[in-house]
Amino acid sequence: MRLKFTKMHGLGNDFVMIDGITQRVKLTSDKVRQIADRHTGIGCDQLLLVEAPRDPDVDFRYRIYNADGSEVENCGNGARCFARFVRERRLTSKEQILVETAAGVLQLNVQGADQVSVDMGAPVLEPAKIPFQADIQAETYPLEVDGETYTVGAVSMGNPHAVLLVEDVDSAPVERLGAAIECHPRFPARVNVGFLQIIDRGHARLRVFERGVGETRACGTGACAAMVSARIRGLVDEELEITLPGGTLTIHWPGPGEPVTMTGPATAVYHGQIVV
Ligand SMILES: N[C@H](CCC[C@H](N)C(=O)O)C(=O)O
Repeated sequence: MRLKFTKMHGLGNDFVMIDGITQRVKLTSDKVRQIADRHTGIGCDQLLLVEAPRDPDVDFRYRIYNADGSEVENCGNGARCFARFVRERRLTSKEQILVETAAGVLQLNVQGADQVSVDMGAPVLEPAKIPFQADIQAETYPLEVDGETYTVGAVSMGNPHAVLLVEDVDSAPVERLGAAIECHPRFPARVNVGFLQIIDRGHARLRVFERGVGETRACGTGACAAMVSARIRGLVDEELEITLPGGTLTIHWPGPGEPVTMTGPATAVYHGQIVV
């Protein structure tokens, strides 16, 4: 199968974007892993497949695959790149785009320059819906990992996130602890793991060990989940600038039951074709 693709990134979280509307695409987990491989394929954190919507009131559907081949529910940086991709491929000229994901319908707002703002929907905090094993919902939970007990927040942005507060993200044990928590048995669908350093009530730094990928240079849903967890703990205001290794996202969340809005860049790098 010969596929045209566009390589894009959101703050260094990189994607292979595939138009499954004007191309016949049949993906398997093996083919996704082959495409995502940074030595023998194109290389990416996620592969994003654009399809026609199932709901006639929505503009598109897009499916999200991690580099390990797993299909997942949501991708914040990917949503921004998706919005620019469908406009650049002339699949739409809209500036406000509705797209179905496995997590639900997102509204994307293409702004000037390369900025895109996404209504990411309301976070989910009930443990069973994250999913996370806990007797009651709480702001934080004790989590035993390799004999040590850590304090974590647990939030779903359609996909599951664990959030740990750290003094300094640069020295946080992202690789070791991220890998251990990603596969922790209390997260039955595995989990993305965020390490959050609060600077003040309007600024924070974040590193994310992503489910199915490892540490990425940025994670949009991770930034949203980290903001929600910090806000329910009373540590930040309703607008937070979050700086990740790849750059800064602006996250806005008024509070429980309200949608989280994420704003940031989306960048196209090159176009190509691959035979898989
Ligand atoms: N690894 C995530 C999906 C991609 C999320 C991230 N790239 C983002 O920008 O939100 C998961 O397994 O839920």
